[in-house]
Amino acid sequence: MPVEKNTREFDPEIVTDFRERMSYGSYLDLETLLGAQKPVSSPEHHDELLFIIQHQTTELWLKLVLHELRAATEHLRRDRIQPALKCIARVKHIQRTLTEQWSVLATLTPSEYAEFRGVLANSSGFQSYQYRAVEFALGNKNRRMLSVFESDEVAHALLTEMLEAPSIYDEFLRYLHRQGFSIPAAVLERDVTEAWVLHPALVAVFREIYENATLHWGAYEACEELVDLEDNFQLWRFRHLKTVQRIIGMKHGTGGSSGAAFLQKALELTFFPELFAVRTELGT
Ligand code: HEM
Ligand SMILES: N[C@@H](CC(=O)c1ccccc1NC=O)C(=O)O
Repeated sequence: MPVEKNTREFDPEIVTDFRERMSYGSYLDLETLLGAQKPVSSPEHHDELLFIIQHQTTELWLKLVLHELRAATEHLRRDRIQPALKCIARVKHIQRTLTEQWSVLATLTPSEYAEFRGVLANSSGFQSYQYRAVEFALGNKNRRMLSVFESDEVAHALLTEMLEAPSIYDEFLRYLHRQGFSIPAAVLERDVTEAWVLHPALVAVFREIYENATLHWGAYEACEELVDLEDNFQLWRFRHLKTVQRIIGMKHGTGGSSGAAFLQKALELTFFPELFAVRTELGT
């Protein structure tokens, strides 16, 4: 009995000849994927592979986050609230995975990291164009960020496109306007390349939605999904900061910033300020 041998029977129908068939490896282009980890340390430092894979998996998930956020934004633009919510739900799960993933990198000790930090030179996560594109998609626009990508044509083009496109919040507010909510013209016609600033009139709109949730269920649900997105994004930033503090303390960053102090300031940024402001007013 195979069970006694602790070996599974190899089903006779299992396909083994891939000379003319698509295989797992060819479909996923594993040759490219698994050939893309190229430690720079010499002799190779054991922990550099962890460092590279942590970043590469993050970039892969960011690619999907961006794909889903752009789809959600387009759904909102076309008044398809439910499909938009479905995309956002997926993004939230990816965000949880990304936040949880920090625990893997936290196994890297300060002394281990110090042994290969030098080879990173001036490279830094600050130069992650997909991260910046996600921030732009959520409405944290900042033209100044483009300067980092002057020598990377593809990244620069994507970020220019994202800077000039309405964010998911812009499209949500336009959707609410089409649904009959009184969204100020200044909001609807705003320069979408500018950073978002709180509009008090929107707090009143959200108050109406939250106080009459059964009447405005789709909008209400969407508001809560956006709050989840922001909450999750901040948790990722927080875990990044905490990981940075435990690995390099208060050292300056390889990207040229002040390091942890600089990252700390990002925790004060907000994508959807009115959705948080409304909470102060509810029930009063
Ligand atoms: C040993 C681990 C890490 C350390 C010590 C670290 C440190 C830093 C520091 C100091 C900065 C500020 C910019 C600078 O001057 O370099 C930064 C920015 C950044 N890092 Fe990391 N980081 C680590 C891991 C990661 C990982 C795994 C990611 C995932 C992609 C990441 C993504 C980012 C991003 C997106 C920024 C820009 C944040 C912003 O603009 O607020 N970092 N990091
Ligand atoms: N900024 C980090 C270096 C670093 O973490 C990093 C270097 C190259 C590519 C990605 C990185 N991740 C996050 O910033 C440091 O100052 O040690």
